[in-house]
Amino acid sequence: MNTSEYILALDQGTTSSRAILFDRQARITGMAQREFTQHYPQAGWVEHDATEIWATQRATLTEVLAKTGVRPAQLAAIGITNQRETTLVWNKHTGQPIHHAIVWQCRRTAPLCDQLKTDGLESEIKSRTGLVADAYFSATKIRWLLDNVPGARAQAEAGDLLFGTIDTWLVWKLTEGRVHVTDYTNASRTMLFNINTLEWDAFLLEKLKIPAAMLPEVKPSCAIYGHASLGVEVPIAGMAGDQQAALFGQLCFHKGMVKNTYGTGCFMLMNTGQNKVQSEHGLLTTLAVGADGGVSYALEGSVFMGGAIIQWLRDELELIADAADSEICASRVDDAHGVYLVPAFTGLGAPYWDPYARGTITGLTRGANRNHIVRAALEAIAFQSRDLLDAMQQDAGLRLAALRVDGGAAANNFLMQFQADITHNRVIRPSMLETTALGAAFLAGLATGFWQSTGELAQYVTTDREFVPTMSSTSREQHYHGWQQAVARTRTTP
Ligand SMILES: Nc1ncnc2c1ncn2[C@@H]1O[C@H](COP(=O)(O)OP(=O)(O)O)[C@@H](O)[C@H]1O
Ligand SMILES: O=P(O)(O)OC[C@H](O)CO
Repeated sequence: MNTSEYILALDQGTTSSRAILFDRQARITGMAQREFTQHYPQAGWVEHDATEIWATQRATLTEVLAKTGVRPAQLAAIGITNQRETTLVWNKHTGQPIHHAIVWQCRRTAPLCDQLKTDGLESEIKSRTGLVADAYFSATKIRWLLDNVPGARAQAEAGDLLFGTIDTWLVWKLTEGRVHVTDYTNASRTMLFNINTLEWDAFLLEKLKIPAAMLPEVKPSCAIYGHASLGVEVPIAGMAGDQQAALFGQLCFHKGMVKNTYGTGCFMLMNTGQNKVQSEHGLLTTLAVGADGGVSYALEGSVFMGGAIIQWLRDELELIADAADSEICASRVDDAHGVYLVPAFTGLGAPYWDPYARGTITGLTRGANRNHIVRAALEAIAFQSRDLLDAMQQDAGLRLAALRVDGGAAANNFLMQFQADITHNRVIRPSMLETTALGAAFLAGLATGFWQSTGELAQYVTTDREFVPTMSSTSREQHYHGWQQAVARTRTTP
């Protein structure tokens, strides 16, 4: 048994970097968080400065240890979880990024994806990677960097450049450039990884003109990747994309279990075990982590704007002073007064996949006020999740008993009740909403013997509250029909 006292989880999200210390009972001992800059160089483009990502992540690590008085020698392991798909290329000799990271939300490569479809590659992409040909994934972002950063292609072909998603970048920095690695879950989001053979896909690499030498080694999510130099050497022992980590943190190890995370976007994942379900309804097939720490398959519905709609109400419209106020505003009115907000700010993700759609507010009348718009924004988060749940239940051929939720916006009681009502499902909220970090900690703890088995973990995850549906079926379907009409108005494709 491992006698160290803590696991450190690094959670590198879209808007902030976090470091969370977990003790043996998986309780949070300490946490540090830093936001970092979002760059929007053109409409629909989103970038991050990878140097700032590392600086904020490193600062949270130092801060959480300082705040709690925990020494690196007391750490059994580090687990990493990260915003997925966000694409970085750096020089392997200098360690310098050649450009800002291109963020998962960025739409700049939509025309390149159109070209892939014109070239007839859509079904190849789906059968090989489980994904749809969309700008969301890393492949076309890498291609854009190679085509647009002066000298990049020649350097990549000479073997001087490395590609990584953010997990890979953090391991590279923590190991001082010694290790270039990713895990199966992150690799499965690149649109370059074959989820059948569990190898980089030579056919797609050739079609996208991406040199294989740039790619990291791929390992299971529960494994020793290298050691972080923190005065003592601490093993980096667990790694997973944030949505797969949340699935693991919610104990969804087994087939048929589903979680929905309400962070910047909303991501619903169903563990389908060894069954690679090919969606007929616009969902993705992706890699997740099974009970033994090995690969399992999952169905995923990804929507791009979840809690970020609430940030927009706060920062751009200034309708609320902070995110939690949205619950108060929404509860002041009986309904949204016919107002619908379709948050297609960066196009529509699952199940529509329309990169050119843009946001709308419909149904405004003279009686509509601030509270109605805020309520419509929260309802939009729940409507999008119903779209995903309907698609998932049809693909998997089953009716869910309950939806496990987490992420920042899951704290909103109005949203959770409306989610239960609009899906006619029980919604189960755990006591701890940091399930993403918890999942990464679980993986690292299992890999190092800090925890013995997934069976042991169940005792550490408890329920805070269950939301039970109360809305009549007539009302539910009326509301949802109104949503579908509003979505139809934003679409640029049928
Ligand atoms: N009480 C709340 N009601 C609605 N949205 C909220 C609330 N608290 C936080 N949010 C939203 O949740 C998001 C932050 O959640 P988090 O899980 O930290 O996201 P991420 O990991 O994507 O950075 C923000 O977009 C914020 O607007
Ligand atoms: O950082 P989050 O929590 O918004 O998650 C982002 C997703 O991983 C994008 O696929």
